[in-house]
Amino acid sequence: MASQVFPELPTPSSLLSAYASMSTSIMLFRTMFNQLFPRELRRYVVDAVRFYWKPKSSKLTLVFDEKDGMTANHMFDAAEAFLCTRINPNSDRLRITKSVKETHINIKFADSEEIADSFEGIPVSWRYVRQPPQNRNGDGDDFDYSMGKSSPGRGFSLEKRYIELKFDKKYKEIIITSYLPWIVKRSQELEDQKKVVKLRNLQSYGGGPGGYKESVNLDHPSTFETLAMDPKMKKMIIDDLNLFLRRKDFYKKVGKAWKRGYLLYGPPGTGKSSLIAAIANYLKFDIYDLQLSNVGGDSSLKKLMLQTSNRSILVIEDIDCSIQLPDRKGIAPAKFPDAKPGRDPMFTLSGLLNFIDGLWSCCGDERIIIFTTNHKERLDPALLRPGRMDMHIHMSYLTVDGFETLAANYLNVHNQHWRFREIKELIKCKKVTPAEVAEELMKSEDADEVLEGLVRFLKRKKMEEDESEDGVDNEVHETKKAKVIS
Ligand SMILES: Nc1ncnc2c1ncn2[C@@H]1O[C@H](COP(=O)(O)OP(=O)(O)OP(=O)(O)O)[C@@H](O)[C@H]1O
Ligand SMILES: [Mg+2]
Repeated sequence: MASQVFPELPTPSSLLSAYASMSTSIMLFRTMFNQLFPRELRRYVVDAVRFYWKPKSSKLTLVFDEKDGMTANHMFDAAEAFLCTRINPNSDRLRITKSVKETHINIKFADSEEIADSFEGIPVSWRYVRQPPQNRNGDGDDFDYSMGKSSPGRGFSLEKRYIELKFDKKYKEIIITSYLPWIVKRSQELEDQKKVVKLRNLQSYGGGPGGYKESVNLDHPSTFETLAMDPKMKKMIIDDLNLFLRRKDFYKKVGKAWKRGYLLYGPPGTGKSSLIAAIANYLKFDIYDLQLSNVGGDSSLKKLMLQTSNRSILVIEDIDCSIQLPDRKGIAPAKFPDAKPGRDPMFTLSGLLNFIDGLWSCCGDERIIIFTTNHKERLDPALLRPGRMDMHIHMSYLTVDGFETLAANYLNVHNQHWRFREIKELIKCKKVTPAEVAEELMKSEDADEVLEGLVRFLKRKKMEEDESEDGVDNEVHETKKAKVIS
């Protein structure tokens, strides 16, 4: 019988000694390893391996902090204003704000809300984040939002607010160089839409040194749409204003002050003041109304000019009759009709021209100055010379186009009304001001009745004018006859 051979099984004591020798060699290896590779080197190697092996995020997040140190971060405000236009209609939560001076309610998106947008086909996502104020222990649990303040004596930091913008990293360039500037521009437009245009009266006496300015909201509803004037001229003015706004760098380059001057002239009631209001409403510029008859002299004029702010319109109405301007050499300077004692007795034309061209123009940006007059021919040639006022705008009697604008605005009636033909014929052959026609159009809500009344008014006016012309003709005829007779 063949004998069976069994392998020799390790005994417990041999196992124990093998384990002991293995752990001794591991410990030996570890000590040698630690000596060869110090802790810093090991950490560096581990970090490097982690960094290169970690899956990379393809997203970039831009953070717009509410504050940049102590100052407000304009980019945060711009993004917040812009995002109000991108609120998700299905939002469950919105923030509502309104300051005392604002006339409208602001609807803003709430925290943690995510807003998706896209720019030139690039998808981006926005998030508004509110980080609760931290107490000393680093948690924000004790902050009482309902009270809007922390418990006393706890040493809280202020709440931190920021907006995050996330997008694919590969679009970094286009987002930073195009999307963000576009948002700033868009937010400015939105701001302008909300702005309430102010009308301020500049006066050189009363109040503090250099006078004071009263201000009221300009509730003049005139806009370029409601203004009855030649459409070509209207377009020319709008284009000129747009060009003026765009050309900040151009003005700087050519060394000219960034200002524009307009002279509006024409008979009363043709819309000069309405055009000023339309310009202010279009640009969202405040208006400073300067009453020359209240200005004490050149020095007070300078002080008044220094009170005016940028992005504003300085208006001097009825320049020909508000004050009798002496000429530039100061010959026959006129005293003010209502001069107050203790003020400079004179106000010279050179003072006015200097401020148009010099001092005033250097201390402000984006200024518009508008003179109005019913009698251009009475103005000093120095005020009219080319370059002084950039544009001379003639506001004339009502035209057929102008009538259409008024009828559409006041009665919502358009060209199809059967009275239009007759009215247009009458308007063509007689001088009638937009103000006169506007008054007639306001007399009733019934368009037929109003247009009938307007026809009667125009015919009556035509008759009166014809009669007075006949009267003049007769007088001339009589005089000539008398001369012949004598
Ligand atoms: N061109 C116009 N388009 C629309 N409405 C006009 C126009 N002109 C006058 N009106 C109407 O007539 C009113 C008086 O016009 P506005 O005060 O603008 O005339 P003005 O030319 O400034 O007159 P003045 O020379 O007397 O100051 C306006 O409030 C407006 O209702
Ligand atoms: Mg006027």
